[in-house]
Amino acid sequence: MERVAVLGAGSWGTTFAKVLADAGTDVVLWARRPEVADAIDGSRVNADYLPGVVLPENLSATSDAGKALAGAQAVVLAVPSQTLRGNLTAWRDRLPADATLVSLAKGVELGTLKRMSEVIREVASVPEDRVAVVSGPNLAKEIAAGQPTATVIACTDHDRAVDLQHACSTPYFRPYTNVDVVGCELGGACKNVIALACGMAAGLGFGDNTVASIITRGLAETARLGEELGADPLTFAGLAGLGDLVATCASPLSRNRTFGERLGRGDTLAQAQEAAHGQVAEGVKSCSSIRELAERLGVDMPITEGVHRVCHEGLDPRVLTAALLGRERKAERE
Ligand SMILES: NC(=O)c1ccc[n+]([C@@H]2O[C@H](COP(=O)([O-])OP(=O)(O)OC[C@H]3O[C@@H](n4cnc5c(N)ncnc54)[C@H](O)[C@@H]3O)[C@@H](O)[C@H]2O)c1
Ligand SMILES: O=P(O)(O)OC[C@H](O)CO
Repeated sequence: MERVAVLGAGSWGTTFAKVLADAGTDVVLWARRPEVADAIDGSRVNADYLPGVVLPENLSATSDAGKALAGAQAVVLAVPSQTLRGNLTAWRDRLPADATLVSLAKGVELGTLKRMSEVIREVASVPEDRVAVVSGPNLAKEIAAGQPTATVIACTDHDRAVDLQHACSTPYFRPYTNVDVVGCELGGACKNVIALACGMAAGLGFGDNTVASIITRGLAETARLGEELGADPLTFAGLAGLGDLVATCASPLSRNRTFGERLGRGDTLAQAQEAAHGQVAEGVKSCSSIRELAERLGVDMPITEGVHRVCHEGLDPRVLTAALLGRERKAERE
């Protein structure tokens, strides 16, 4: 793979573009605002999202999506989950034939309850083997600083996943392949909701036992949903499951965990949103779509349900704690 387009110059889009470029792949990064593209080309820095990080010379930027897409062998979609459909609709006529379409987004679409790979297949009218997802413990700021991490590239077409794996392997970024797209996507979407719950617990002043309990029970409810949707249960013990869940629930760099912490300390949703400075905390919306998906499938997801009620029905996080602990007693594996 010689040339890749990355569409979306936020934290993760810019960082993943840097990873590709560091791996020797030529990258064109699309930024929504022309001034961001100009600044990247001029100063080699995306000051809004990755201040202080110097981007490699084989990474160029543009605000013209057609320019970014021309000749790309892979198209990496690095926009928020809830805008992906709209963004891709605007780009679909210019997608290069046979390019691999890669989702970086971690969420479930409101209304349709679709995973991002499903949205991509529908909007771009491509078969499932042309769509890949990247998911794992990948806090952008750490990776941009060159700190070692691993990730998963999931695609039903193993050869496509391997091509992408080669295009983004660096001494600090180790991608594994997986054919379980459903499991990897659900792991990435659900962990944001669980991180909100962990943040709330921390904001309420609770310690590591509480957070570890939420992480573990969060993984149990994610796996229950995954089983119902045909995911491989072992995926949830891997990087896109437990790996990402632990990183996001524990890190002060996580937007979801930080957002939850603010709610736990008593901020309103609007106050927490303002403090996020326009950066996306995907779990705030995905808690509602995942809850609805679970309800439709008859899957019990009490933490997700509680996070939805705090975010969108005004439930006090302290009442959520009592409600979760007061549930009917049961066996761990039930
Ligand atoms: N930041 C991370 O550490 C990280 C890591 C892994 C996965 N992700 C996932 O990647 C996706 C993108 O995250 P990010 O961190 O780059 O987000 P971000 O908020 O930093 O950036 C989002 C980017 O999308 C662009 N965009 C295009 N159309 C938009 C629209 N209509 N509305 C809003 N923004 C629009 C914005 O201009 C911005 O450049 C999310 O689903 C996130 O969960 C993020
Ligand atoms: O900052 P967050 O909470 O969106 O999490 C970032 C990544 O998804 C961690 O893998």
